[in-house]
Amino acid sequence: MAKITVNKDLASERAKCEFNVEELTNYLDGGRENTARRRRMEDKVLSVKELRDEIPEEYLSHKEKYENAIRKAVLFYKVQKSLDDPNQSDHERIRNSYRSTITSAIFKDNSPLTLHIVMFIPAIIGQGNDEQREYWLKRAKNMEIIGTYAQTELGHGTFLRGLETTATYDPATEEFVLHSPTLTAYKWWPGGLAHTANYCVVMAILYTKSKNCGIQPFIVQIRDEETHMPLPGIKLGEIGAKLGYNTVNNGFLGFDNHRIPRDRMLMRNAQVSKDGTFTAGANSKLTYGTMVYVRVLIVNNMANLLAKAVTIAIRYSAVRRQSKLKPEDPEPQILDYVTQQHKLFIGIATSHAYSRTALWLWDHYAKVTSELNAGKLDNLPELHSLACCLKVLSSVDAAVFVERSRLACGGHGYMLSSNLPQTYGLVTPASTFEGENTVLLLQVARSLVKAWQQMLNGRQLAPSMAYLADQKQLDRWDGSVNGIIRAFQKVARGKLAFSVANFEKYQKMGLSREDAWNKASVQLTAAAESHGRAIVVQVFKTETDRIASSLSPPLRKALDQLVELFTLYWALERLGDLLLYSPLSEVDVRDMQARYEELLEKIRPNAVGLVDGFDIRDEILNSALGAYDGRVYERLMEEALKSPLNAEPVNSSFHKYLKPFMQGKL
Ligand SMILES: CCCCCCCCCCCCCCC/C=C/C(=O)SCCNC(=O)CCNC(=O)[C@H](O)C(C)(C)COP(=O)(O)OP(=O)(O)OC[C@H]1O[C@@H](n2cnc3c(N)ncnc32)[C@H](O)[C@@H]1OP(=O)(O)O
Ligand SMILES: Cc1cc2nc3c(=O)[nH]c(=O)nc-3n(C[C@H](O)[C@H](O)[C@H](O)COP(=O)(O)OP(=O)(O)OC[C@H]3O[C@@H](n4cnc5c(N)ncnc54)[C@H](O)[C@@H]3O)c2cc1C
Repeated sequence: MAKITVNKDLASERAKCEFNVEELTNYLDGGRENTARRRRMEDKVLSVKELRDEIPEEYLSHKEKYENAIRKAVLFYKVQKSLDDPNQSDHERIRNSYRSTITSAIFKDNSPLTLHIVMFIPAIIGQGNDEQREYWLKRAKNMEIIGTYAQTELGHGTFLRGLETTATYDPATEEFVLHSPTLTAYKWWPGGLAHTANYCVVMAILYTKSKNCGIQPFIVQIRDEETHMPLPGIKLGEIGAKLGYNTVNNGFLGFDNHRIPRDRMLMRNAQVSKDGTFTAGANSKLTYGTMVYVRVLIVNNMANLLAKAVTIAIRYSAVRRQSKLKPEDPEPQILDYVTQQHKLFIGIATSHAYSRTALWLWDHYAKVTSELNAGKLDNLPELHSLACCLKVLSSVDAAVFVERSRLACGGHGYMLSSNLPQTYGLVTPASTFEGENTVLLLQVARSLVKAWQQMLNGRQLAPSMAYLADQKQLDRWDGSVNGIIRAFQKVARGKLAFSVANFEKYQKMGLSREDAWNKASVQLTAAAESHGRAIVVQVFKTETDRIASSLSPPLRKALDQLVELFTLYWALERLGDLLLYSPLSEVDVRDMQARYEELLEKIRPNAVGLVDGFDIRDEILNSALGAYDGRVYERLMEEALKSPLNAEPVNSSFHKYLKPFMQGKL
């Protein structure tokens, strides 16, 4: 095997690292065996050379990109399946694969089968009764059918009660008639819907006995299983090119009085009997369960995508030399500029923060789901609120810090060969899909206002909101991480109290409840955001303390530094709030700023080690700037030479247009 020559700056960074990188990787994976299992899986997938692209994806046409993605998706699925441990439950499989980013090695822009795995199967699990699960899950898990989750319409994504697709029950034939009465009723967006899926879970307004029974899930065949032609009464297509997700095959779907049998309504929660009698579920919001599940997964996905971006930017910053710090010295590595450290180290800390929070949330989700299965619904509202606020914060932060990583790479970060633009294309839609972020913050605010009222009535609050009942003043600013966490809680409590007071004031001034809510909504969403920040810093600190206690002192120290950096970064970002709601003085602010700068200095020698610890292989990073060996310039040139324009020294357009134009003949 050829010896890899590593860029000497990167090599000396690695020599400087104060902790054992492999120990960090094991910690992130949740143990040495998990690291080994993940690497075995990556080796196996990457050994299949047909999964690699010969021509970089960006040079293919829209149609070719899709066809290539389908070719790889099928092969990738088969390889993954052969590695599946049949003894693992779905919960364990997801928990054990939370650090798996191998999909990125195959698709720069995601797989057209994503929605089948992430929403279609989970919708059957969450919404189907035992019989339906038995039948449909087998088919879906064996890939005999491919599905998606069709909820959003051209006219409505957020406001689900405003969906226009109808499912009207006809007791004479024991069928539902699916119909899109207007253009805006067309389903619009579902991944894989355009040309991939032959089934989907359609969310439609159920009418039976002439009554609107709310939004319900239906499993609908949309294409013939043999010919793949759209079925009669079904209009299908692709929605067109997008900022990212271009290989996900997002589609549109319209129904023209399309009939499906009664047993195609997924009836775990609500039911329609043969004669058309509707029986409501224990809570109508259980129908929204698939979205809660995906919001929980998104937190982890954001942590992984951010880890990728920041690995690329840190390695590049260790290799890149530019400008002068001191006139007599050679050009420094750009990582030596403290502003560069400020831009990037927070990205490392943020990925750790959401990775820990995602696992914590996943375990909470699993606990509440098993309670729901046993008919206990008490903890559903808190889960919904937590999933909303953590999905919002993780997607916002990931988008900001991925883009910052791209900008931190200067001009080269703009190249698709850096893979930073595509990574941004994968994180930024998460602020919109699975619930637009402002809308979800308003849901969180709604649960906080309710909790506030409960607190005033002396009732116990859900654990994640219990801090709201802490009436004690924060008498002294002690500047410790725990002290800052308490200060964040005070901020959230203070902002909530202020927005509730205004909400009530607007009502007393004569506004309706709805108008008062709308008028107070900027403050309400700010309170919800602060609540989320308080949760993330606290979970990051307590989970790191809990899990890292058995680690070696150098690694423990490096992780503590990340927790402290994350806490100080957000304290400095939210100084205005802290000055309003905590006993923070000017001296304390100056002290925090100094500690933050000291931390950047302490983290600096470990920066490359920290991103190496994410253990993201070159094939997954897919980046000329971020490869392990740091051969940045060679790779940029190699990638440039792959441009089809470089295949010939003179392009035919010269003779056709340029030459006649320059000679005044055109
Ligand atoms: C090994 C496999 C692993 C693979 C890992 C890979 C991970 C990859 C992840 C990344 C890829 C993801 C791809 C995703 C593609 C995208 C898909 C989609 O976008 S699907 C469509 C998503 N759409 C939405 O999210 C719509 C958002 N809108 C809503 O959710 C609702 O309309 C609303 C909540 C905003 C309002 O609903 P409405 O019915 O109008 O409710 P009310 O306002 O009247 O009542 C609110 C009331 O209900 C409670 N509530 C609301 N939602 C829920 C819920 N989900 N669960 C429980 N309770 C809920 C709310 O708290 C209120 O309660 P109340 O007591 O009245 O205060
Ligand atoms: C890449 C991608 C993949 C997707 N995949 C799927 C899929 O597989 N299946 C599927 O069904 N859907 C999918 N979607 C659709 C997605 O779920 C919706 O786009 C999302 O729920 C937002 O809805 P909207 O587009 O209607 O936004 P809108 O609700 O129209 O939002 C526009 C603006 O209005 C504001 N707004 C709306 N309502 C309120 C309110 N009550 N209060 C304050 N402000 C408000 C929002 O904050 C936002 O600023 C996907 C979307 C994307 C981008």
